[in-house]
Amino acid sequence: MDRFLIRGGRPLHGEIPIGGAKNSALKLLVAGLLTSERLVLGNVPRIADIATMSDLLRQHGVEVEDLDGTGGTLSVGGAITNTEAPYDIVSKMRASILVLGPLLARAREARVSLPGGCAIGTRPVDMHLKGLESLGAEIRLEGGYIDARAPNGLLGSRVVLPFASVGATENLLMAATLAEGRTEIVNAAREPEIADLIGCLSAMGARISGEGTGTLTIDGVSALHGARYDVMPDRIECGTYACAVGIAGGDVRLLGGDGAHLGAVIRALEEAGVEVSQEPGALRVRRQGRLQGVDVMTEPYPGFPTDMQAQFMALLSVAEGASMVTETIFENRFMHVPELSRMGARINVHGSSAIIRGVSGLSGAPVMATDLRASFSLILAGLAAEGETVLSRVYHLDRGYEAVERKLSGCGARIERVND
Ligand SMILES: CC(=O)N[C@H]1[C@@H](OP(=O)(O)OP(=O)(O)OC[C@H]2O[C@@H](n3ccc(=O)[nH]c3=O)[C@H](O)[C@@H]2O)O[C@H](CO)[C@@H](O)[C@@H]1O
Ligand SMILES: C=C(OP(=O)(O)O)C(=O)O
Repeated sequence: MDRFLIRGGRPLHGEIPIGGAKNSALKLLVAGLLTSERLVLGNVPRIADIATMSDLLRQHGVEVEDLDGTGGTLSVGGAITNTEAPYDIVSKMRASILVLGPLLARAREARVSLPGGCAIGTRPVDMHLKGLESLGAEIRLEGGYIDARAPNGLLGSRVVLPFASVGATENLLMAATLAEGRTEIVNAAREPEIADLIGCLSAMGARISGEGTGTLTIDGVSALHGARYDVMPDRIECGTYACAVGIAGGDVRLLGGDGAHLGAVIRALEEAGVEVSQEPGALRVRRQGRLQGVDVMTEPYPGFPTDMQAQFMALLSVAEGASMVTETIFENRFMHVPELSRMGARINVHGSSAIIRGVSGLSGAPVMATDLRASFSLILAGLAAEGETVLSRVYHLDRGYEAVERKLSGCGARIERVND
């Protein structure tokens, strides 16, 4: 099994290319289920979750082709021959639940394994199911599977989400593109990845308005067609490397980084003493002085993203003074705390808040990755720590970050992947 060896203490200097967004690319691939023609996606990140999603789509009968031999341009499309999403794939990757809406809309039936909980929380899918029922789907839960049917097709309707769930918004949005009549999704999530999905669906012929607002209106069409679309840059990867510069010090240009999607993260970084400036084609991040403690609370977009919480906490662990990090999106997203503590961080968790008392230095230690973003928080701590950090279970990291060791060592970090 792969592990990372990190020797800390070096500032970062240079450039890091930011890849396509995992949390957009996964949904854009799924959108390929909505048409029999070819959807060609560019700027696709080369990460394990994309390979898992490609496997899932292939087992629905749809073709997924690697057009340039690097995994960066994929085409998806074709006939759906199997409407079951099996437990072994869904349990590996929760985003698999997003095939439910498109399968129902195009094939009029779907059998999708219930995803269950994961390291960051119980993560129910009740809003996805209630929303699809409002569009006329008949849904039964049996044997750990969602059995859904819409024998006469889906019917447009008004759906009010009790919480602005990203996944429920995306599932309903995709389903509604082929439903008969008008659908309104009220209290829709406003994450930039949803605007990217709307951009792609619109390029495929969908009729959607309200992008960027909490109310989306979709006028169903009888079929979608093929298109070519580029995945947006990954704002979370960009924010993660910004934290790397923050914690290690230095001066790095994050190529392709778009500060417009990172407002709350940039404000928190600046408050902590990290300089961030948008340059043409890159986000430049610098840090020279000592970091200062700040308080952050995770919220739906445009608030501070939960997917940046673990990385930001690593940075705060070496900031001067006390900080408070409050997690409001997931009930159990502090799995990185005990591991950071093993490296010398002083963090106490009280319910949904963590109090961090900044220390003057961390020390390298063997640590274990528990989920995707928690894994990166341990790399960040390792970059600042004295001595060697050995990070195991890096398969969590490989789900969502491409070429981590190459990107960081290209800027002077001492990090290598070993397999033993
Ligand atoms: C693949 C992908 O894009 N994942 C992102 C997506 O996850 P995901 O789409 O799963 O996140 P949601 O916005 O749906 O979940 C937010 C909260 O709502 C709850 N909930 C959600 C749906 C539901 O039917 N019932 C319910 O109770 C969840 O358990 C969670 O506590 O948005 C999250 C919030 O920005 C990010 O952290 C994830 O990285
Ligand atoms: C939580 C995440 O992903 P997923 O929803 O796929 O678990 C994430 O990207 O941080």
